[in-house]
Amino acid sequence: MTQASFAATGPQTARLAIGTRGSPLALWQANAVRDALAAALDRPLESIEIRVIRTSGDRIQDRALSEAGGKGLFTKEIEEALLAGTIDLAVHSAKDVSTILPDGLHLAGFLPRADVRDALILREGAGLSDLPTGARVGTASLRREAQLRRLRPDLDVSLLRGNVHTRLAKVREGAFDATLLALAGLTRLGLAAAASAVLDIDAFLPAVGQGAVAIETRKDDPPTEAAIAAIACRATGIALAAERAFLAALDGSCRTPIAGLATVEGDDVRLRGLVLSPDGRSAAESDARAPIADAVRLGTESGAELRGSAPARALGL
Ligand SMILES: NCc1[nH]cc(CCC(=O)O)c1CC(=O)O
Repeated sequence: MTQASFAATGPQTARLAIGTRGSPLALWQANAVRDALAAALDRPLESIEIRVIRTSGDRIQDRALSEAGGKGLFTKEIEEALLAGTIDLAVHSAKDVSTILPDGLHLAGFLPRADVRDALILREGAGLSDLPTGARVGTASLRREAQLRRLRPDLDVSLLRGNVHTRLAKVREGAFDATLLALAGLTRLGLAAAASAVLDIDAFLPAVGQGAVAIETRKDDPPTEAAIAAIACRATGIALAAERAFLAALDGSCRTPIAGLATVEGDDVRLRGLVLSPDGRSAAESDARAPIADAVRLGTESGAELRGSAPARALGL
């Protein structure tokens, strides 16, 4: 839908088109936004369309290539559709959205955040300590790999890529003894029971944006903006503003494992951040708080502070 059609029919009756990737997780998230919009705007579900868009990230499943291209790989074609006006909003896992968006686009809001923690999926046992020395753990995440090596340098961590179902199958079939996945993704897919343990954030800090669903729109689209405002979660927006500013201040080295989590605590926002060496042996951590109004500044300053710290300089940041 284009802006002109909104002008002609008004936001209550105009159709809205949501763009999303076609993975089961992405479809769940797009449907959650659709349900929330239909309820908040009191419109029939049929007036909100879901359009599946295949992205470069869906085609390229090789880690070297996806690292070369960065996170934008899972959003590029969807953002092009947004700019072209073939969709009105894009729904993404916030974790997969680059800190730099194309001109004319912005994140207009977030659904209430789900559990931010990582889950450990074991073939046998109930926790990290049940893994024997040399156990094979598969992950495609540098952040998970580095934090795992920090806690358990004796494990054999190697690349395991693919969607949630693929990774669970690799553990079930015995190709790996364990893997790590976001609890939020497992829960959305009805697979929370596959989690052998949920890792405490003090021991294992999540990725920036983990557990949050982001809604991206054109900046020059007030009717869609108003629709998103009706469903956006304020606390999640504040946390994500801090986290994304933190990541933006550290970006540049996409091979550096980075973790960050902001939480709204009363009138303050607290931000915990972590950068690690890939082997997990050196790490720089931050933990700071600021009034909610200064969320972005908190993120920027925490990022700059970590970047300037001695351990971070040793990591080449
Ligand atoms: N990079 C893939 C991705 N993007 C978002 C999620 C999970 C859902 C979320 O964090 O909101 C996942 C899978 C995973 O990391 O386990």
